[in-house]
Amino acid sequence: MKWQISKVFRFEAGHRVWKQNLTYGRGADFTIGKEIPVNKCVNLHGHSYVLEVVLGSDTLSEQDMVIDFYHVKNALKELIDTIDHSFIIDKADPMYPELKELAEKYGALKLFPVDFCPTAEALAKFFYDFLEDKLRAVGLLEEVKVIKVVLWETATSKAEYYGNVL
Ligand SMILES: Nc1nc2c(c(=O)[nH]1)N=C([C@H](O)[C@H](O)COP(=O)(O)OP(=O)(O)OP(=O)(O)O)CN2
Repeated sequence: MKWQISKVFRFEAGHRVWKQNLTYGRGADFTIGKEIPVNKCVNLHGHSYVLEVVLGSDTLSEQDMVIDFYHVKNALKELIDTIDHSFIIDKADPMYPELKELAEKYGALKLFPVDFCPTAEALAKFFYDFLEDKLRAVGLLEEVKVIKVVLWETATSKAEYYGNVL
């Protein structure tokens, strides 16, 4: 792509990585023989997420832009407002039914149910697919591509998703 632009969004949200299990799977061998690690991310906890969406094009519009930042902001605004101050929860999470009940009972728990364990990787793909669908819906996908989505979960941890562009 000849041009790339990016826009950054911030939102606060809770989640829990219910699938976390540090005792087996990729990388678990690094801790063999050491203290058994605590799966701290299965706890309900929150992040100040930083989301960066990167869009690219080989052409510029008649306004000499890939696409106006204003439109990028608008494409994501409703979703960001919805996810902000929510608790992102996998519908397959065993805690989901009870958290749903609590949310209905107290009205003070804004759930954002998703169909995946809300890791930074899976959330990055979620935002990528959402934005790509938005571009497709207005017929812009030929001219403007989502290059990548970067999601910072903490000051030291982020995930990037590139879809099929790379
Ligand atoms: N590959 C992934 N690993 C982990 C994810 C994830 O989304 N993808 N998520 C978590 C937790 O949600 C956690 O909040 C973040 O993990 P971590 O970087 O280990 O957090 P720390 O605050 O402990 O980081 P340090 O900077 O090393 O103190 C876990 N893993």
